[in-house]
Amino acid sequence: MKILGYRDADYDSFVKRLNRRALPTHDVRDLVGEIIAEVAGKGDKALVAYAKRFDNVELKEKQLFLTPDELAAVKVAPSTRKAVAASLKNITAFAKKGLRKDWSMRNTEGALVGERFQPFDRVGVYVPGGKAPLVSTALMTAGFAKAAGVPEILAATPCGPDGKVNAELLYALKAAGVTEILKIGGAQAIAAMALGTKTVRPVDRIFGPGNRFVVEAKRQLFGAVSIDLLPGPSEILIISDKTGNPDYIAADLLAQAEHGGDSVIGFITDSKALIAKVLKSVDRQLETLTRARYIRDVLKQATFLLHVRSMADAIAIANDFAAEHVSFISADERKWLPQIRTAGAIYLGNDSPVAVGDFLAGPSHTLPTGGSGRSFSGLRADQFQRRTSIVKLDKKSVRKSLAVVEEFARIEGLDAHGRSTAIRCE
Ligand SMILES: NC(=O)c1ccc[n+]([C@@H]2O[C@H](COP(=O)([O-])OP(=O)(O)OC[C@H]3O[C@@H](n4cnc5c(N)ncnc54)[C@H](O)[C@@H]3O)[C@@H](O)[C@H]2O)c1
Ligand SMILES: N[C@H](CO)Cc1c[nH]c[nH+]1
Ligand SMILES: [Zn+2]
Repeated sequence: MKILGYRDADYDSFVKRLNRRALPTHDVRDLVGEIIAEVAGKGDKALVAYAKRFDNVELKEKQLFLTPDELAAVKVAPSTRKAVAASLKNITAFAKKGLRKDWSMRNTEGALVGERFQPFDRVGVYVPGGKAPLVSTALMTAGFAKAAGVPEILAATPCGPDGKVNAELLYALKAAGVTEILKIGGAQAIAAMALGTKTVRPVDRIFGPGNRFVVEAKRQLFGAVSIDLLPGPSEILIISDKTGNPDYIAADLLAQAEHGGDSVIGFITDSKALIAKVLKSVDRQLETLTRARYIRDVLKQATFLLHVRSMADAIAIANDFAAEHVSFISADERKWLPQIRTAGAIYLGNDSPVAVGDFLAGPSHTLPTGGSGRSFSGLRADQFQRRTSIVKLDKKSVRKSLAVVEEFARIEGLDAHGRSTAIRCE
């Protein structure tokens, strides 16, 4: 854990490094490049080989997909059905608000111009399954696809060494409207969805979070397909003045740290006393948690607590860091909130646990990480819509357009362009 105050000698250099850019390390980039090339060349055989190598599971080529009978046999507890329904209800309502609607207007020359939005025909959603079956992620991705009306939703998620996928996760995938389930994880799953294999039909766009291999595969395959954003290992940055509750702050830090892997957690405050209280509470609460093993790794390697001069400094650092989640606690919320610009999601006040957003609130928890929040926003329903512009002219508007078109045609030396318009005015 890095604990630093603004008077410390290495404070400035540490803060400077928080202004990060989401770039892969060479080894991850090279390994993922190899995986993509293998899947492109060997298709299903490569998927089988990587499932053995990275997920320790023996699959045959004909076992890559979950069968309809396996899906039909899935049974979960009534409490699970209730929780999935509650989450999907909020997700669907939120997603519908975010859908774009067709519109049109007349331009200056009287032509009809507008935009049309239609769901993608076939999308792929990646649902992580390496360290935990992320049931909520199935809803927070596929649920948005369903709300947008996508007819074919292929989900990819790794299976366990027994070749099975967690039953609750399967239930959630089905409830969210997924139409096919590929039991493959990692970069190889992203490559299969993007490029296709003998058994995997390629998709038009890939969505969903994952570990560093999954994120890097999406980055490398951008262009072969379109991708949503770069949602990698979970992050939280909590900014608080002295009004923050130390136990709640510690609990939220521990919650995101429990994702393990490359997760990063940070706490910034202008109250030195609060840092001491949060640290004590982290130690106390950690003892009671089942995933202490993952959390300890994150606390050791990727956790920082900063005592800053002022809330203005805290926000400047947060904007550089561009965290996936910013939890913001201040007596003067209205003053500071508009200044937090690069967070994937903002949670306000002492009573807004990030876990409620992870599971239930409604906005997708699929959010940009690794500093990519500067350039990307969190997943929205309209990313499942293809946008097409529409233009319709009549004799009157084409005549009114002619002079400008002919002038551009002359400047660009493209007289056929001018002619194609003039011919309609003769
Ligand atoms: N940003 C978001 O919106 C968001 C949402 C949910 C989850 N997450 C994050 O998603 C991540 C999920 O990670 P995960 O690992 O649990 O599951 P995962 O499904 O993303 O990755 C597991 C797969 O990675 C591959 N893999 C494992 N080790 C490998 C290696 N050494 N080389 C190449 N491939 C390898 C395997 O094929 C395995 O199936 C977590 O970090 C979590 O924090 C982020
Ligand atoms: N915190 C994750 C996003 O970074 C989402 C999640 C899924 N399950 C639990 N949490
Ligand atoms: Zn979480």
